[in-house]
Amino acid sequence: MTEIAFQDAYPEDLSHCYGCGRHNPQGHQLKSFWDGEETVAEFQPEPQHTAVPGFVYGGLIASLIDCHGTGSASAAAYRAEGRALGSEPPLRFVTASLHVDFLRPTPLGPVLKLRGTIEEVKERKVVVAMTVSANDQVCATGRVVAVRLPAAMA
Ligand SMILES: CCCCCCCCCCCCCCCC(=O)SCCNC(=O)CCNC(=O)[C@H](O)C(C)(C)COP(=O)(O)OP(=O)(O)OC[C@H]1O[C@@H](n2cnc3c(N)ncnc32)[C@H](O)[C@@H]1OP(=O)(O)O
Repeated sequence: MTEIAFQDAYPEDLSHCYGCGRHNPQGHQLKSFWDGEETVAEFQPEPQHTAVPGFVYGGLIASLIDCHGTGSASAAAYRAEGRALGSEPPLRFVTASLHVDFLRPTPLGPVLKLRGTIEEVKERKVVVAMTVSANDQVCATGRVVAVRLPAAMA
């Protein structure tokens, strides 16, 4: 794995995201890393992330997929250009499409493990497929289409 999380290489002004911003104390502060050709992240759900007692809220799972997907997209774009993570000019991505399938109830208790596969890298678009597992069992799968940050959001 790389030493630095993708999200810790985001510019200061883009580090307030609820799902992954290091400057958002109320947010999830998700951290994603390379693991060979795949990307990984872990998240420990808390009792406030309950759907029905004992199980994780699906919106949280979607949020984790969203931020692991956009982070992985940025990292893949840097890697495709042979550039160091976070080097200038920044390659910023937002979510164009977020698809989630909940395969089985996700138990609240174990650490959730996310694993991403880069499906496509184009100059303005990156597609990332993901799994979310608890106790080594895949509970949800997801797919993010990430597109370079539009001028309106810059
Ligand atoms: C590592 C260091 C990093 C450093 C730096 C990183 C900064 C990283 C910041 C991250 C920060 C957190 C991010 C959290 C994730 C959010 O929560 S982001 C907030 C939610 N997302 C938004 O608000 C986005 C709103 N939507 C938009 O602004 C525009 O629709 C978009 C997404 C920019 C797309 O613009 P557009 O002009 O429609 O794009 P367009 O050129 O037509 O399409 C480009 C490609 O995308 C495809 N596409 C566009 N929309 C869709 C769609 N809905 N479905 C499927 N495909 C689509 C097109 O088909 C096209 O594909 P190709 O034909 O090239 O194969």
